[in-house]
Amino acid sequence: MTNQAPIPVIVNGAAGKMGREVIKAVAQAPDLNLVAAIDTSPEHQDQDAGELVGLSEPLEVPITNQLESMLGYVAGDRQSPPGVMVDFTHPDAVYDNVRSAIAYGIRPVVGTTGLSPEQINDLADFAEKASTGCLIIPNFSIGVVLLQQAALTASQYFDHVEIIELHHNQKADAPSGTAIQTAQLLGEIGKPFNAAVVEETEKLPGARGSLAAEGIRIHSVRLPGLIAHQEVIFGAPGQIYTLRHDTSDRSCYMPGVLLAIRKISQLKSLVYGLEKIL
Ligand SMILES: NC(=O)C1=CN([C@@H]2O[C@H](COP(=O)(O)OP(=O)(O)OC[C@H]3O[C@@H](n4cnc5c(N)ncnc54)[C@H](OP(=O)(O)O)[C@@H]3O)[C@@H](O)[C@H]2O)C=CC1
Ligand SMILES: O=C(O)C1=N[C@H](C(=O)O)C[C@H](O)C1
Repeated sequence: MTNQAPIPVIVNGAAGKMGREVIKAVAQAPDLNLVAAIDTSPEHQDQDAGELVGLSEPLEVPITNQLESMLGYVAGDRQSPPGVMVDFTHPDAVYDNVRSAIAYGIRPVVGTTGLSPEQINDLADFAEKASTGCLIIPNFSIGVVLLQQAALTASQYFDHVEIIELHHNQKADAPSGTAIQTAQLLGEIGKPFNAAVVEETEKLPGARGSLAAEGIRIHSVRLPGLIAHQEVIFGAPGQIYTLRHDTSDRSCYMPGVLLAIRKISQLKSLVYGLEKIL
């Protein structure tokens, strides 16, 4: 540990399921300083972030919906290292949040999913021009990175693969960002998967799931009782090879979030995926 001033961290989506975990993780990290907790939820305005997440002491950081003011405040603090905004908000809000952060020179660590490929390309251009690091991480858990690596290995030997992702029923976007990224990674090897053997008819629309650009089908399940789960199923004559990751607690994402906050100062452009910074 160096004696450098702690990294100022803004948590956006602070009152949400992920935002609360991030507040706890940042509060426990001596090299990080929670300076702002943003959330649009009316019921939590002005509540202390420490109280919100059940800490024994207040953090003296009130929940506010004033993102722009907080970005300006953190950007104006020349005594501290450049600030980082961790975003776990909503697919409809994340693009504007990231544009705003970059405009203030605040580095975004983005966990929110649902950005379109066009939006990601646009943010990449914006970050490049501003020479500002920006991390978009569809899944912060190490288990998913390992699952994706295993899927890439298996893809050398199997020609047929489909993905099932299963999440809690409060999730706004489908398919999950993790499933989209997994299909992209498999697609990048340039191998044609899932050659049709019969002409298929969907008797009910959507019966065969969504078709990712890479020709890989993704099936999305939404149920109370689930958190976040993914199966990648490979098939070949006489055998099935199934890779599965299960989230049992959202604390599993925190080592990845803290790593991203600490590493982003080394970046000058947009990087997509946790595997790129491990
Ligand atoms: N990358 C990863 O590893 C992970 C990514 N995620 C993703 O993170 C995102 C958030 O997930 P989760 O925490 O479960 O969701 P929640 O709905 O529990 O939390 C989101 C919070 O953000 C608030 N919010 C909505 N819009 C804004 C805005 N414009 N500015 C500030 N706050 C806002 C919401 O308020 P209100 O409820 O009032 O709308 C809510 O309090 C999702 O996209 C999810 O897919 C989730 C887990 C892991
Ligand atoms: O909404 C969630 O919960 C999750 N969202 C991310 C996704 O869309 O992949 C990551 C994880 O699956 C949890």
